[in-house]
Amino acid sequence: MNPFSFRNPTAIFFGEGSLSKLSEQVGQYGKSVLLVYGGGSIKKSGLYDRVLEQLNAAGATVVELAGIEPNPRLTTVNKGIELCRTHGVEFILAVGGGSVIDASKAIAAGAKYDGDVWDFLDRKAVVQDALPIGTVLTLAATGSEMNGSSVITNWETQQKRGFGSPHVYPRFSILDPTLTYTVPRDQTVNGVVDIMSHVFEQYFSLTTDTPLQERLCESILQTVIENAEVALEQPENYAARANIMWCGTLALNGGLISLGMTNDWASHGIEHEISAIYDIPHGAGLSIVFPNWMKYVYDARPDRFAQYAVRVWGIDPAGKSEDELALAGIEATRAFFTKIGAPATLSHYNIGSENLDRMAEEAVRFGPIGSFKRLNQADVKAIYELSL
Ligand SMILES: NC(=O)c1ccc[n+]([C@@H]2O[C@H](COP(=O)([O-])OP(=O)(O)OC[C@H]3O[C@@H](n4cnc5c(N)ncnc54)[C@H](O)[C@@H]3O)[C@@H](O)[C@H]2O)c1
Repeated sequence: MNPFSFRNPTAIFFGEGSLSKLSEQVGQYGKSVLLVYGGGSIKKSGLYDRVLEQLNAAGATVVELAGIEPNPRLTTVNKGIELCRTHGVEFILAVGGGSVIDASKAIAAGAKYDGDVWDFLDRKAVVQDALPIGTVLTLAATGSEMNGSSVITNWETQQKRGFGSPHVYPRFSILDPTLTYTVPRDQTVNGVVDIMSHVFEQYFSLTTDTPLQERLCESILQTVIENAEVALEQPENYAARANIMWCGTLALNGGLISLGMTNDWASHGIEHEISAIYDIPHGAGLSIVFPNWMKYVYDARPDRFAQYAVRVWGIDPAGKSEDELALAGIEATRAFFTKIGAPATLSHYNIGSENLDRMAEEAVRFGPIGSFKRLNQADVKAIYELSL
């Protein structure tokens, strides 16, 4: 196990009815609030009115930024920064999924920075300060509600990049599983794949002597697998939605589940290049890429993949070699993704080989990626080719 330090400052209010905590929480951070949300599902569900009631109760003056895109765009982030400056915004409230929260984090950092916010995404500057943000989560997937990461797309240059900073951890996040009842089937599937992928990036590690971390990862995977189909069949099943929601928050929680382990994150980088150009959902891209990444790298450490097959998928090890077990676990992953309706190939989105070189080049723009197996441009292209 490697040395580590850990701090997560986000307060969590979890459970049905936890929205009632909102006014008291917002009241701690300021009176001038930027309310950030997406395409209007919060208006249809009535959540918008409930949030405004809470903000009124806190005596807040509210400015709104609506229409955050899935795969949030730099242009929209810049609009938010402008609103913060014009209206003297003191606090940002994100109501939505990962896209709304990520956009809010970039706005929070950009509002306190004199230069171009893209500098943070382009690794030309490091966030030194940010407006405080809070979230009301409506979709279980990214973990953005309790981490310091944000992913933004520059649509003009077709670059999707991330930044991380302790300054943009939400001060609080309200996690009411009933707010995810309206998440459509395909987004529920994407969320499940995203959560599992976050765990994979940490679990498939070369670090040894980390039994607790491995079991934390395995238990999140098992819990998501057990609950996914229930949530898909019964979208208003509280237990299933609650279990998936908490798994999502823990899966990417400032590294909580894999403290002391070296992480990989290559598959996220490989996926970002797909959604940067084709604007497909992040979870769908991961569903396509991840099992192919697994096939490409498993021989770096077949024992970890064999352990995954046995412990997560219950595959009987009797009479099987480590390699056979590893491959059976990878097949089980693909079969599960397919069973819940997640895509397996780029051709599902009519994506061909036209941009593979460009995507592979961009994925390694800061050098080889991943740590389980270091991947150069040719490796990344090979994984894209397996994904066609
Ligand atoms: N910050 C992080 O740590 C992190 C991690 C992984 C991915 N990401 C990024 O997050 C983004 C994806 O976020 P996401 O997966 O949460 O999805 P999302 O926020 O993009 O939302 C997907 C769709 O679901 C809709 N939606 C959300 N809540 C709903 C509800 N309750 N009812 C009905 N519809 C609802 C949205 O309007 C949107 O159309 C991508 O840009 C991805 O790259 C960030």
